[in-house]
Amino acid sequence: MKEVWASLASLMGVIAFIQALLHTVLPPEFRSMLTSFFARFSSVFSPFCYFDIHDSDGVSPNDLYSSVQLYLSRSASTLASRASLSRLSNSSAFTFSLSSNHILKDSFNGAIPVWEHIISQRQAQTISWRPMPEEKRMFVLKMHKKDRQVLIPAYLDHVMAVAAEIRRRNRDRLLYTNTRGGSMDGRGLPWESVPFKHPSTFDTLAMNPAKKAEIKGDLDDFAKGEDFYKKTGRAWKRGYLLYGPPGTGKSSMIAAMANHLGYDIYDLELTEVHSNSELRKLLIKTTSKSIIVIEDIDCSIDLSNRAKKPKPTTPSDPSNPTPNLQEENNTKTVTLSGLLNFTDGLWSCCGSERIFVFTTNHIEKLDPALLRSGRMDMHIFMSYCCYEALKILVTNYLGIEGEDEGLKAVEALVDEAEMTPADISEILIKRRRDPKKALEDLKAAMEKRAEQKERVRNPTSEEVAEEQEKRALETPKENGLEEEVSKEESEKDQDS
Ligand SMILES: Nc1ncnc2c1ncn2[C@@H]1O[C@H](COP(=O)(O)OP(=O)(O)OP(=O)(O)O)[C@@H](O)[C@H]1O
Ligand SMILES: [Mg+2]
Repeated sequence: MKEVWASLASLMGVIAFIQALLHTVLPPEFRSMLTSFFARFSSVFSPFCYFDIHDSDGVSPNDLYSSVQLYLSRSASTLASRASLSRLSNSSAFTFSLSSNHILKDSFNGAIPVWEHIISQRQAQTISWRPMPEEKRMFVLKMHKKDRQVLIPAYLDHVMAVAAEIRRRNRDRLLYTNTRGGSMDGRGLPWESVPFKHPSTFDTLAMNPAKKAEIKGDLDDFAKGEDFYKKTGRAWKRGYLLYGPPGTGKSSMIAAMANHLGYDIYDLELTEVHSNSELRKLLIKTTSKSIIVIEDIDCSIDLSNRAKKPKPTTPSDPSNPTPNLQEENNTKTVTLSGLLNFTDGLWSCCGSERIFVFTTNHIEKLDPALLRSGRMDMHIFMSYCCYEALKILVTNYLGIEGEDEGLKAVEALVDEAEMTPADISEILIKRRRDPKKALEDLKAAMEKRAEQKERVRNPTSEEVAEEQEKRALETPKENGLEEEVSKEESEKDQDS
């Protein structure tokens, strides 16, 4: 078989030689006839087939051309001997593309497609009502005839999909908010967007490295999991509940997630949403590959009881001239069941690849319905700074890596002090020019904090007495308040 290919290749070489020779001696009219004759002749015997992908069809740009350009940019940066560099107007990343008359070999399902980029000058225009670019650009895809079935259209689909992903990754992330209070913009969208430039990443996030790796792995599995979700009949979405004291990095974690996956963020302000149907509309208008965030969910709406029904009122009730008003009011707010439908119901699957993140400082205040398994897939406790997390902060803020005396000095204190990464980073940032002093300040702050904690746990006899005195002063007031409340309640009961 090898010999056959070799003799075919030498035949092609001879033809090319004769073609070039005749080119120099023949008049132009004969040359073009000869060229097309040889082209037809060689295509019959050539083991290869070729596909030309032009930059435009003469009227509109060819999507496939720009996709191929982006697709090849990945390999062009490392494999091409010559590449062109560019930067899109809404992007902060550089893109590489294959330079003119250079080739790149790719591989796909065992086949070796070869790309060549050809830029040629357009011939002088006759009369044209539309100005044409001076250059004609095209990619030529060369492949073995026997691989044709394998590559077309699967390889081209693959090229388009990879290009779409690169395009998405290259553009800046967007942060959407619903501060319009239900009204739509000119394009009928309820969300407003700004470029999302939060610099938090999983590298800058101070937390236990094992926990961090687990979350990162979970996100990666999710992003790559289209087939898995299809196979198991699950909607392609995932929920994370981030809980913990203020300043432990819940918002920073959301930014790190978005930056890691290259997703946009929809920051849903629940207090701006007036009804469950409005909530649904907002959901429909989100795009896939996005993170939908509800911060401080315990403070956003009354999530205490989804079974609670409005008190029934009757038309004969003289104290209530508009009997259904209460019911009406209820439809004008977001309820817990509305929120659960938003994250979990049929509507949540309109679109795909979406992540829901709720944050709270008080997990104990949340309704168990929100916490049940399957609803929020991962509950992530953002805790006070541990030693492992402290090491990350010290590396990022002070440039200290590995063993360090000052760092060792705070190791025994860090758990006892219960300081948040936000507290610690404030101290480090103040002294970032003097790492030694920064760690000394940190040690002093931790000792002070640990002492305060100890005092709360084991107060002195004077402190106990002081506390009792304080309580004694407050008790009559509290009793008075309780009495007032119970009086009010009994009055209400009588009314009803
Ligand atoms: N785990 C962390 N790693 C790195 N930096 C952190 C971390 N936690 C907090 N910080 C720093 O503290 C600042 C505040 O953190 P962040 O807003 O993420 O906390 P939070 O948990 O969302 O607080 P809140 O509950 O008040 O919303 C951040 O801008 C960051 O600089
Ligand atoms: Mg926050």
